[in-house]
Amino acid sequence: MTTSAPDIEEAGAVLAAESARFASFGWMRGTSGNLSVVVSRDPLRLAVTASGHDKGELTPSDVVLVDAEGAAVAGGRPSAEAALHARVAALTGAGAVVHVHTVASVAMGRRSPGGIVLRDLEMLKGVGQPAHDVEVTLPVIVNSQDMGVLGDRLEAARDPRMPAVVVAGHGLYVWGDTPRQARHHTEVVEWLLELELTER
Ligand SMILES: CSCCC(=O)C(=O)COP(=O)(O)O
Ligand SMILES: [Zn+2]
Repeated sequence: MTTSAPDIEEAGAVLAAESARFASFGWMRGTSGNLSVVVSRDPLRLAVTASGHDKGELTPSDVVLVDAEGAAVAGGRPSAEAALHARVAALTGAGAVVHVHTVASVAMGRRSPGGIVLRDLEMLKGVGQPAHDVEVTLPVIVNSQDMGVLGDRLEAARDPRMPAVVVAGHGLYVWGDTPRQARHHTEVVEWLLELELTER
């Protein structure tokens, strides 16, 4: 994966490979979770995983091109959360967005509904912190079935230093410049959540 935006075919192959990887971690059980990659910035266009698929069995053609509102431009039925992916990409400048349903994110969202405070962890460097001896809060937002409402909550709560938000009772949203970086961020944030869960 290069840093330039992929075309839709390349995006399909990347999202299928990334989905298989996340599913193998057990973070996309059933048909849960969804992924996207920006294929054009102006106008904003994303390739997003199709809705309702087993993400461990996704093929490169199981992606849908959507606009800034998450509406399909080409392809089948996009993820029900496509509008939130587009909102994250527009808001943060991210080139790729990951949404997974991990047990740790839901459990920690319950324990710390006001946000999960992380400090003194070398692993924080994996989400762009300059040193391990910093304190950063992973925001937790209330879930909604309305992606516009969820997007407003994410925009209000997000910390520009932390490329992730927990959605209470639902899962985790993480982003990065590329699908590879978004995956690395997801692995790091999930590691941090599992640690917090273990320690409390
Ligand atoms: C059991 S998954 C419920 C829907 C959801 O939260 C999700 O992440 C998957 O939705 P999609 O439309 O992208 O398949
Ligand atoms: Zn979900």
